[in-house]
Amino acid sequence: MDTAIESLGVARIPSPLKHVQHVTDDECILYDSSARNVEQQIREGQTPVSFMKAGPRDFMYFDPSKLKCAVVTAGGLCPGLNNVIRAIVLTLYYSYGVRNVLGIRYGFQGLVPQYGHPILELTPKSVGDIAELGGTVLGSSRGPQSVEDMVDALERMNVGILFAIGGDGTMRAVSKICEGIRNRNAKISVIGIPKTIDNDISYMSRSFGFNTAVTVAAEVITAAHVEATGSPNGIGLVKLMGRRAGFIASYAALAKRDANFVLIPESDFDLEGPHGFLAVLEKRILDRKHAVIVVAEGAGQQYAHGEGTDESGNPRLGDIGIFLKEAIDEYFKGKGIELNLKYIDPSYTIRSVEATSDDAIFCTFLAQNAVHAGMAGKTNMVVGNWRDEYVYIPVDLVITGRKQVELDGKLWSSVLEATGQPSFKP
Ligand SMILES: Nc1ncnc2c1ncn2[C@@H]1O[C@H](COP(=O)(O)OP(=O)(O)O)[C@@H](O)[C@H]1O
Ligand SMILES: O=P(O)(O)OC[C@H]1O[C@](O)(COP(=O)(O)O)[C@@H](O)[C@@H]1O
Ligand SMILES: [Mg+2]
Repeated sequence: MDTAIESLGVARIPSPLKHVQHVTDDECILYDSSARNVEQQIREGQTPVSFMKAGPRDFMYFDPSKLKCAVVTAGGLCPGLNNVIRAIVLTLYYSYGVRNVLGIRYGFQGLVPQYGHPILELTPKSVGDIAELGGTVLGSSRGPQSVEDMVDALERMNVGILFAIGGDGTMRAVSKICEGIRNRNAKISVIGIPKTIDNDISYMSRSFGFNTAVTVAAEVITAAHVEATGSPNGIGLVKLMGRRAGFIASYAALAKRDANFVLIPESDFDLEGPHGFLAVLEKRILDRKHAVIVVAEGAGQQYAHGEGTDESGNPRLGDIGIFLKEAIDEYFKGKGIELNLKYIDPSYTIRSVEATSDDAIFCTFLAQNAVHAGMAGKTNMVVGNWRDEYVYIPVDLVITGRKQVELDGKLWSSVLEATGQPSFKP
């Protein structure tokens, strides 16, 4: 696993950041938390895999007085986007004295002239109160753009550092843009800041917006429980986001311990048959007179049947929430059992809220460390959080896979323990 960080050149300009602790490039955080694994790697003559520690460097590659930076947000919305934008602008301005920061509108569309989106000027004043707002003040979009057009725009605007805030798709775009920059031998740094409400980016212990999403989702589970216990044979069915990963559903269920069933994309389930979900649900209703079901949007796609892909190539999912609601209603009707099912889909409500303090703090750390990396001339990398430490990770490593809930791991085992749900398989 190559964890070396690409650099535009030697950083020679002394950093103006005097009162904070600096970090050198040879300070690293071990990838593996198991001492036994690390010892074995050393015994076998390997260098244990590690990530470069994030933080301010002694020297800068860019001269702040001449530097122009740009910020772009792409992909789906996520709580905390505005916190990151604001913290990037404030760190550039106050820590490094950079006076030129551009806001690229509507994702990568903003770098392609034919869309005609105006470029925004970002100053401490213009980003003054954006942290209380949900969404992104820059706007976002999906869909690929020509790499040549985007690199042209960066060169034309004389941008030295591009901060790209987005998910796995955005990180793939960062990799392509860096390739385009390299082919032209241009001196432009691109720094990725991982955004994913689904928490599914590889090599990231955590992503911003996730804590907020779980906090709001947990409140919705409480509402579902109130509804379920409020009428005979009540069912509260909650659909949460999570296209390929069931992290929000799993953590929200653990936060409240009111969920009796958690269905996630990673864990296949049978609907029919004596061991299937409907039969198990019937037993629960007959025994306990109520049930709370939490389903991640990417679960049960063999039943919900989505079609095609969105502009970015992500699969368009079938609506498993509506599908389950109808399947459950029909099943109990067929059995002649009274049922009171309340279906709640809070997906976009959750995505649009202001970040929790915990996420807001996290956003500040990520943004500060992104700026430190860019100023030092690092590029084609992502700021990450690995086992509670801030680190720099090559983009090309991050885009090699997607993080999912491990079915033999601690999280899922804890969910199974908390719900008592079976496997829904013979
Ligand atoms: N391989 C790629 N090359 C260039 N651009 C890409 C690539 N993959 C994704 N993108 C672009 O990155 C942006 C964000 O991607 P998307 O998947 O919508 O969201 P997210 O970044 O949240 O995963 C979109 O404009 C998309 O077209
Ligand atoms: O309706 P949209 O904007 O396509 O977003 C829906 C998707 O966005 C997400 O919240 C996050 O996905 P991204 O990583 O693509 O931003 C998914 O959970 C969800 O499937
Ligand atoms: Mg994505």
